Amino acid sequence: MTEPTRNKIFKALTIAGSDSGGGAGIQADLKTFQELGVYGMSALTAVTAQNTLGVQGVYPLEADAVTAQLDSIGTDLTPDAVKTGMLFSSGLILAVAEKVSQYGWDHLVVDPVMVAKGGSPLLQQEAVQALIRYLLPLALAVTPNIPEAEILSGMKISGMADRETAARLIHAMGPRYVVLKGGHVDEDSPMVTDLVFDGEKFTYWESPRVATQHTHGTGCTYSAALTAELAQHKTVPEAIQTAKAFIHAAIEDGLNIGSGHGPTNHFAYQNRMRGRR
Ligand SMILES: Nc1ncnc2c1ncn2[C@@H]1O[C@H](COP(=O)(O)OP(=O)(O)O)[C@@H](O)[C@H]1O
Ligand SMILES: Cc1ncc(COP(=O)(O)OP(=O)(O)O)c(N)n1
Repeated sequence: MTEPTRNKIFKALTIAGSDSGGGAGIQADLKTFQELGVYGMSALTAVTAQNTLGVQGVYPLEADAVTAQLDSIGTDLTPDAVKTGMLFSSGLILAVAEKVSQYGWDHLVVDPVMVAKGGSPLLQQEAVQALIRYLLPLALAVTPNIPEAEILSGMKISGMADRETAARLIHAMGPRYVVLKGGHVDEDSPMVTDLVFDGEKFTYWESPRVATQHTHGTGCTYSAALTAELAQHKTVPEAIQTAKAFIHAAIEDGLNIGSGHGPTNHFAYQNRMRGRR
């Protein structure tokens, strides 16, 4: 009997924590992969008890459990691009870095998740050095927000000149692109500006700031969209273009569910593409 013809489908892997509320973490990543037409896979690093009001509990997995998931994927499924999110501890970072190197996953987006919006830590403080030393050198792109960039670069960031200096310092740690997101600054400004540094030049991605409290999971969703596009062999600037459009639509049509910070709307981008809004 002949095998049925298989259509080529691009595959993306997220290595991240679970958000029981479904707005951030692996849930946001897999929804985003699906919406952008990419087959999604996941390796779980931690379980969080979380909702729109905050994080009620964090339960990390053993490093062996993460290694086993990555081996299952790496020996069979060959992701076209990979992203990391919540990694929690230096032990988990080491386990992930080892497998990313072993399987040659060079389309790697590192979202250096440190603290959830409500202030709950998602990365132990002593793990920051492991992130810098073992994971950033493997990254095609790293996507810090401003507080994360301050911690990675070791400097306080106030104006655009500081952002550029911090991006240079983080670039020197090894990633080919630094995408410094601007959602956390100038909250009175009508525009949000993300800064991208490729080691030679800066580019500035401006978009209108949406006035909303329903921004839970913006960083996860944005980095997942970037990963989905890279999985489809887009260049980093092309992937940023789509990821910005995806996150903007998701924030603009944010979901008023739960009684706190609602999640972004992962359907919004495709709804617009299909003319449903
Ligand atoms: N209120 C907003 N309006 C429009 N875009 C936003 C808004 N907040 C964040 N973004 C965009 O969402 C993406 C994630 O940014 P940010 O919120 O800074 O990340 P994180 O969730 O990691 O803190 C960036 O591209 C940023 O420009
Ligand atoms: C399990 C898990 N991973 C990551 C985050 C952080 O997500 P982010 O996109 O930065 O959104 P906020 O937490 O800031 O709303 C998370 N909360 N949970």
